[in-house]
Amino acid sequence: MLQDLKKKVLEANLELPKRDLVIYTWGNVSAIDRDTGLVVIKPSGVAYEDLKAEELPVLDLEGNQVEGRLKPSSDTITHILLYQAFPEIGGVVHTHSPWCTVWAQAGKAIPSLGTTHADYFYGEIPITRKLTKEEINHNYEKNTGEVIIETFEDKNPSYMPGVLVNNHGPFNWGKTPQEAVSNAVIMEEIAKLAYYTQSLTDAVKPIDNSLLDKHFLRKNGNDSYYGQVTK
Ligand SMILES: O=C(CO)[C@@H](O)[C@@H](O)COP(=O)(O)O
Repeated sequence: MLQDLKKKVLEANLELPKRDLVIYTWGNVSAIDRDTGLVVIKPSGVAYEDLKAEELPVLDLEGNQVEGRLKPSSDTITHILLYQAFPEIGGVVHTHSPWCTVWAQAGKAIPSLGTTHADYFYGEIPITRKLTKEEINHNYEKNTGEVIIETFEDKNPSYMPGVLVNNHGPFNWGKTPQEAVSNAVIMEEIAKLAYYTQSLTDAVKPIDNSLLDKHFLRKNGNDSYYGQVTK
């Protein structure tokens, strides 16, 4: 079981440079085995081409490393806090993908300007508040997780599988590490589309709720009819 999860986490991490979401050692993907509460994550600062499944660090939900000699990602506590707060997720990814990072650096949420957005994110993709100096100087990665959870007090992570951390970059999640990475790729494309849409006209407004509902719920709701899945 854990070996399979390590293989899945390796494959998901290797998808990041393949999809041009990261350069060098930026970014990280993790997964959780909900039966054991064990989290597998990318080791910190290791080149993607040097990653090996059997060397991936394993931690428990309290953040104690239980396997692996390599130090876990510097963002590990952020991932763990999200697993604690969002029981429905199984994978988390953090990158500095260019288009999402542009919106995060500008401190702007990504408005839902079209059906491409609405197919995957049920409304505006939120931006967290800025961290205070105190939060930056003490327990930075923990506070990064806390500010995401604070931003989601009134949001359903299954309906909004991503967030922009102010001045920093995107975090995404999903039922699996593969789904988390897909959501990161899709959010990066949506960030680019929104940027260019707004560059054509600043009069553009978010789509009506009726169109948002139609597109999101036909793919994601209990009455979804998209694709080949039959009820
Ligand atoms: O840039 C950041 C800090 O958010 C990280 O994503 C990036 O450096 C990757 O760090 P790790 O190698 O996962 O420790």
